[in-house]
Amino acid sequence: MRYGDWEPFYEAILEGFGYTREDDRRAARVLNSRLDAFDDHRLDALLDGETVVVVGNAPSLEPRHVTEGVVVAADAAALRLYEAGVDVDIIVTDLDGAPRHAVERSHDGTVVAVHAHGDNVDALRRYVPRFESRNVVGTTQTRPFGVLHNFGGFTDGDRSAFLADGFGASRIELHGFDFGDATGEKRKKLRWAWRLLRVLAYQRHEWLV
Ligand SMILES: Nc1ncnc2c1ncn2[C@@H]1O[C@H](COP(=O)(O)OP(=O)(O)OP(=O)(O)O)[C@@H](O)[C@H]1O
Ligand SMILES: Nc1nc2c(c(=O)[nH]1)N=C(CO)CN2
Ligand SMILES: [Mg+2]
Repeated sequence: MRYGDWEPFYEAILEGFGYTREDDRRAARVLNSRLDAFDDHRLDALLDGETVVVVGNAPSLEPRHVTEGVVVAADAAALRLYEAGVDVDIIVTDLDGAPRHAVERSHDGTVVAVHAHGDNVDALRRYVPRFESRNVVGTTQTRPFGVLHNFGGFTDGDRSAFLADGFGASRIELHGFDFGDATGEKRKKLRWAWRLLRVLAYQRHEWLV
């Protein structure tokens, strides 16, 4: 999704959660200053024309049901897949789910999309220097600048699907998404994930299942 199409959703999210653009910008500067440019051709090579399985971290996730396709794992779902012996191609994280696992996998060659937002500056400062930087692509939810991208998306799960779409996935399947199975702030975030995935499905003329 282009930034101009994303911005109205971003503005509604800022308002709905009480986040500020300035805090997100500040976090983005912290991430941008700690990363080198990522070679986007690697994401093309992994995703273009492929069936992509986006894996969320719902309690109902059955890692053994993930058996085919390019696997994009949202944050702590990556650890659950790893523990079940399922290969993960890309991890999408804001460093609050399983950050040490993401760091380790980057050293094994897994591509990790690290997201900056106003509430993860401490995690960015702490973990970004530990990654294998060649395997890290930085993302922001504000207007992209420097080496950072904005493919659209809010939670790690829906952002994973927007990443797959942006790099030409021919089909996107969802596993481990259960929008009803959470409470409080998490539930509110999952509602946004659901809305944004519906928008993406509509744009792609595809059922995301
Ligand atoms: N029932 C669910 N519980 C948790 N995550 C879910 C669920 N259904 C879908 N997901 C997706 O799995 C992603 C990764 O989940 P994880 O538990 O690691 O949460 P998280 O890292 O705190 O998420 P985020 O940082 O995006 O809020 C979420 O971003 C969400 O998009
Ligand atoms: N400012 C801010 N932005 C976010 C946050 C958050 O807690 N604060 N959480 C996200 C996914 O959990 C994505 N974006
Ligand atoms: Mg997270």
